[in-house]
This record gives sequence, structure tokens and C-alpha cells, in this order.
Amino acid sequence: MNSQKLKEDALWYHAKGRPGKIEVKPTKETSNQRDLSLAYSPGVAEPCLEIVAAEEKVYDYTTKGNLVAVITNGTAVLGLGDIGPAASKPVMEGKCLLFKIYADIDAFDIELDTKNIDDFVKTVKILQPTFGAINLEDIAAPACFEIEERLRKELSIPVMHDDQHGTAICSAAALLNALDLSGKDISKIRLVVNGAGAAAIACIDLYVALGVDKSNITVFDKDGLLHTSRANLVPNQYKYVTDKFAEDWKLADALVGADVFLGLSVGNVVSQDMVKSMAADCIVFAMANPNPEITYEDAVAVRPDIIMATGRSDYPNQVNNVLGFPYIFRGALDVRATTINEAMKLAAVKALAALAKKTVPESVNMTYGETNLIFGRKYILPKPTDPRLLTTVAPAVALAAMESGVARTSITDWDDYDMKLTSRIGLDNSLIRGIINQAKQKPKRVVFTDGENLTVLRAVQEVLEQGIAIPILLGNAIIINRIISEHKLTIDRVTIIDPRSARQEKNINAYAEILYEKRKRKGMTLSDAKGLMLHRNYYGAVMVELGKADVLISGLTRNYPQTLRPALQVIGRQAGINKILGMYILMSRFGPIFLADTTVNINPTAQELVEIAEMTAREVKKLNVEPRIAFLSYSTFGSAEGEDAVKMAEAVRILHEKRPDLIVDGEMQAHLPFNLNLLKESYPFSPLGKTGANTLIFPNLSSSNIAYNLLKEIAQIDKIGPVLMGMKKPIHVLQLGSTVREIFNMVAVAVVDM
Ligand SMILES: NC(=O)C1=CN([C@@H]2O[C@H](COP(=O)(O)OP(=O)(O)OC[C@H]3O[C@@H](n4cnc5c(N)ncnc54)[C@H](OP(=O)(O)O)[C@@H]3O)[C@@H](O)[C@H]2O)C=CC1
Ligand SMILES: CC(=O)C(=O)O
Ligand SMILES: [Mg+2]
Repeated sequence: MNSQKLKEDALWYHAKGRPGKIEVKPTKETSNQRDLSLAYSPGVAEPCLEIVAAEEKVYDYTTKGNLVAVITNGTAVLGLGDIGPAASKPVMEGKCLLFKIYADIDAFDIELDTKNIDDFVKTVKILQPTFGAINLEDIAAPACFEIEERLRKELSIPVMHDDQHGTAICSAAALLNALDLSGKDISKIRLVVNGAGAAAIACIDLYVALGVDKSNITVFDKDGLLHTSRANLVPNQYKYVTDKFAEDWKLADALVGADVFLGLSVGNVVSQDMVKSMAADCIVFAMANPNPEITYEDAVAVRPDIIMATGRSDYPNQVNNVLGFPYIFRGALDVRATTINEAMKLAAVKALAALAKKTVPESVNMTYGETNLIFGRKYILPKPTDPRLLTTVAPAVALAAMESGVARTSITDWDDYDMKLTSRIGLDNSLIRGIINQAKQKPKRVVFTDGENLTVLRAVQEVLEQGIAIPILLGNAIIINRIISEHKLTIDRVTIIDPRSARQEKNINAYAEILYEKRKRKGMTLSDAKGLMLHRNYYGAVMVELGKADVLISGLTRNYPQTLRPALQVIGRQAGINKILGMYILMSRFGPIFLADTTVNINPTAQELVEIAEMTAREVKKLNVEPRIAFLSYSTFGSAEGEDAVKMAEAVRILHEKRPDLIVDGEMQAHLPFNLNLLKESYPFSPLGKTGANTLIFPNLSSSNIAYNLLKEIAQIDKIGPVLMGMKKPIHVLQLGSTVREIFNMVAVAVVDM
């Protein structure tokens, strides 16, 4: 993306809707007078009194145990420098967002308008009762060293300066793995560091703890080499002064023959010549944000043997503290640690380094558009979207806290902890990101029958921008171009076809012949077929049938069967398939939930439900998710009588016999596969007891349709669909009211679903 476009998009992203990136949401019901009298006066007095009697109870009755303050004074914001507290707020909100999406930690940003160390420390100390932990962020050295040290001493909750220790932990894991790949001995490497601030000094401290020889380290800041003669250094920096070289030694001199370069300073201060001069198999971590000390392209262009990393997500090897802080704090909070100590930091380093050597889940490969991410020079650390980070790093940190005696509670059932961690983060984002990336690899020609619809056109613009498909629009070109220009959309070089225009007459005649051949023994005349071909749903369907397009996206309509009819008449079902059916994907906090059949079969028999479940399972697998299927009912394992309950039980029986490879159970009430404690306790025999269900089969169309509409409206859950299954070619009908994002996601799924 070019920098002007990035600027526009980033500003729009931050300003749209509710400005900013985070909000506060109640976690308890507040719908009636009773709820309110519990939430607030008089009921609220009761937890207050409990906490008065035993202060630890604050963790049981309030958000404290899951609440982190992200605190800054805006003096070293990314590599932007001292931009002040207000301007730092977008970055701090960003950190809060990352805490939430990666580790389900609630975080508030607090920007303090002071550079006075005493005021800073005093303020944070006063804030202590509110929070479970303090994440200090983007506070410049040397003040940050004293601030952190004093707060760690004076507070009884964990305090970590992320730019120091989060960065040190992630880059140390990267260094261990890079040395492993280059076959170098940590005690012998020559390390050159640019930047002697918060991040750099903490990284060097940790590298030394891991075995780097202090006498092999040279450090530079804005004023040059950290030399024994320098008078303007603080004790933390003074640890790394040298007298081996002249005071005016330059970075370029130091890099000759160096094994490792660590950049935590500002962008574009390292040249290609400097990298060229480094030792064989050199390691370059250019970690300044947003612009690294040298760009990835420039560095690898001159050194094919390099192991290169930056802080950015758009190149291989992102070494960024986002791989650390969410999980370090998660582990610390979960055992109510009093601090984050060296043992916990080292545990995080080892967990991160080891995770990079494990087989990468398919969902992560898909997210990055890779076919096979594997430990090596371009993959030395896990990717930030890897869901295993939470279940790997947080337990390692929690265990280290327990073993080193700083935990106030312990975890005893680690399997249960693993399950709780998994359920904290839905896999929804990674699923759709994976699908989008897969679509980008092989974009297909998608014909949109509603080319004159603004929502469709907005989605088409997004499709073009992300390169997931090659759109073809059906509709009147004058109308379409007018909408594009009125709404300042950037849709160019797109094919527009108007079946009603004179230019299409030849095609209409040829396409009508196709339809006529298929329907002539079902009462259709050639003239009927010609008339129908003027309708875009018929015209689009024939395009797909003839291979002039790969996918048809039609709708937006309330009348689903009517919109589907042209596709059924022209394209028809896959061989051997008796049913077509629709599936919705709901992006829930439990991860993606697949619902079927939500669109076609009004009252399927047990046998038909078996077919629906098998087809749905196949589709879910195509999206790289292992289906775990629950057959839903008002009855659980025979608890109630009735035709529908018996039908569902019968379908499960058939499926157990026919497909022992599938994880299936039921009939069961809808809450059970999402309330694992209850399911395990009451029905320990159920194969869904361990992980719950992600694929829900409904007894009939009424129940499925009601369920997904209720869920999406009341819970405001994003949905994709309906994904139509069983057709010979990918045809999908949008529902009236589909949003731009829903249409875009539908296109991505349709492209992948071929
Ligand atoms: N990838 C990641 O995960 C992380 C990256 N960073 C990045 O590291 C950088 C530093 O952050 P942080 O340590 O918090 O900030 P600090 O302000 O504490 O430190 C900045 C350091 O860089 C030095 N510096 C500035 N300009 C130059 C230059 N031209 N040549 C050499 N040194 C220079 C400063 O020297 P002086 O004191 O003389 O001004 C100072 O020592 C930022 O770009 C930040 O985005 C930080 C944390 C995590
Ligand atoms: C990543 C980060 O914390 C920084 O660049 O400051
Ligand atoms: Mg930072």
C-alpha cells in the first residue's frame, strides 16, 4: 500500500463510527430494576463490605483481576519520539486493543501530562487499587528506568515497561533461534546496538543474561559510541560503555565483521554498505517503528545469507513486543502474581523460541498467504496471529510465577486452564483473514447481478482493493458509473455488462439457447428463454455455466427461492447430491460457528439431516476447520418426547454408524455445546464434552432461520452467508440487508469454495 493511501485509510479507520478503537461494555445484565439494584445501590454495598473484610476479594467481585492500565507520558512514542500525551493516545488505544484481541485482557490507556518522575510515580501508585497490573509504554529513557524501578518496588501488582522487557523477551527469543540457524555460539558473537534507550538497554541486559559476552558489545546513541569518556550517560547506559575503540568510532566502523546488529533507535540510519560489511550469516534486527533502521528489501538485497527481522507485520520475521505483552500479562494475572520477575521473563523467551520450531497450524499459513511456514531464516518467531501464543506463553509465565514464589493463587488443572484460555479468544478473525489470503492467491472472476446497488459497489471496491476476485458487474453502465462517481468510489477497469443493451443481443440469443435446451421439456419455449435472459440472475447463471465467470453472487433479496431458481434451472445440483442447502458462519466469541441448513429445506427427514450434516462437514473442512457437530433440539439425549426430538436422535444414530470419523452428538439443547462444564458434568459420555461444537444442525428451517437472525441481531455478531452448498458451480444468494463487510466476506468464501 502506498504511503498516501495508508495515511488516508488509517485516518478514516480511526475516525469512523465511534472515534477511537476501544469502548467499555457491561458484563452483567442490566435490563430491569432488580438488576440495577444489584449492580448499583443498594446491592453494590455487599461486595464493598466483603472487600473491606478481606481485600483480596476485590479480585472476586470486580474487574481488577483482568484489568491492565497502559500508562505513558508520550515521551518516546514508537520511533516518533516525544510527541506528547494526547498524540500518544492512538498508540495506547492500539495496545489496549491488542491486549483484548490476543489475550482477552481489558485494558485502559492513561496518558499522563508530566515529565516529572516523582509525579508520574505518585500518580500510578495512587491508581494501583483499580488495576490488576500496570503496562508502562513509550516512556523515554532514562526516565523510564527510574519510573519502572520505583514502581516495581512500591506496588504489589505486576509492573512491566513493555518497551524494555516485552521487547527484550521477543527479540531474545528471535536471537536464540537466529543463532541456532546460523550455528553461532552466543558467548562468541559480536553485537552492535544502535539506540541506548528503554528498549535497547533492556534487550542488551537480557542477551547478557542469556550468555552474550559484555566485552563483545558496542552501543551507539544519537551522540555516538557509548564510550567511557561520555559524561551524559545514566547508570543503565554506563554498564555498556567501552574504551576498546576511539570516542569517534562510528556505527559503520563497528559493523565491519559484526555478527549481530540490533536497531532500537530511528528509521533509515543503516546503509546497504554497512550490512555488506558484516560477518557471514549476519543477523540484523532493525526494530525501529514504524520505519526500521534499514528496510527489509535493502538488507536482503545485499546479503543473501542474512537473517533479517523488523518490527513490521508486512515482512517476514516481525520482532515486535506484541508477541509478548498480551501473554506475559495473561499468565501473571491468572495466578495473581505480585510482580513479573526474571524467571517469568525467561520462561516467556523459551516458550516463544520453542513455539517457532513447532508445526505451524494451517490457519496461520492461510492468514499470511503461505503454504508452508517452517522454522528457518524467514520464520524465526511465531506470527502474531498464531492462536497457540496464548496457550503456550501464558501457561509458561504462570508456571514460572508459581515456581518462583510470586503467585498468590495456583493453577492445578493445566488442561482446564488451556481450555479456558482457548475459549477466551474466538478464532473468528483468523478464519476470515485466512480465507481472504487464500482468495488472494487465486482470485476468481465473480459476476455480481446487482451491479447497480451501492452496497454491492462498495463491496466491489473492497474486493478490488484487496485483490480477492475479478469482479464483473451486471447492470446499466450509465447508472453504475453515476453511483460510482456520486459516491467517489474507486472502481475502475471493471467489466460492466447490461443484458438489456442492444450490444448484448447476440449473447442473449446464444444464452437463451442454453436455457431452452435445459428446460424445453419442462414447458419453456425459446421465446420464454429469451425473455428470461434479460433478467440478470439468468444471464449471470449462464455466464457461470459457460465458464465466462467462475462465481455468481446474486440477491440482495428477501425472496430467496425466486432468486435461486435461475441458478437451479441453468446450473443445477452436483451429481449424486439430492439436496442443496445453505450455511451461515457466525463469528462468535467461541470462534466461527457454522449453522445449517438455514435457507432451503423446510422440514428435512432424519436421512436428509444426515446428508445436510455430511455436506456441511465437508464445507467446514474446506475452510480448514475441524467440524464438531451438534444436532440441536428442545430435548437432550431423549429427555423429552416428540417427533422432532426423535428425528434428531435418529439422524445422530445413523451418522454415528455411517461416519465414525466425524465428531457428532445430539440430540441436545442449544446451550449445552457452549456450556462445557454442564455438558461434561451431566453427560460425561458425550464426545463434544472436551471442546464443544462449532457446527450446528437444526431440525427444520424455522428453527435455524430464527436462531441465526436472533443471534446476529441481538448479539450483533458478524455473519457470512448463506453459503450455498450442493450446486455444480459456486452460486451464492445474498440476503436483503447484507452489509459491505458481509458481501465482501461472502465473495472471499465463494472464491475459496471452488
Ligand atoms: N519492535 C519492537 O517491538 C519495538 C520497537 N521499538 C522501537 O525502538 C525505538 C526506540 O524506542 P525506545 O527505546 O522506547 O525509545 P527511547 O527514546 O527510550 O530510546 C531511543 C534511543 O534511540 C537513540 N537514537 C535516536 N536517534 C538516533 C540515531 N540517529 N542514532 C542512534 N541512536 C539514536 C536515542 O538516543 P538519545 O538518547 O541520544 O536521543 C535513544 O538512545 C523506537 O523506534 C521504537 O519504535 C521500541 C520498543 C519495541
Ligand atoms: C512496538 C512498540 O512498543 C514500539 O515501537 O514502541
Ligand atoms: Mg512501545
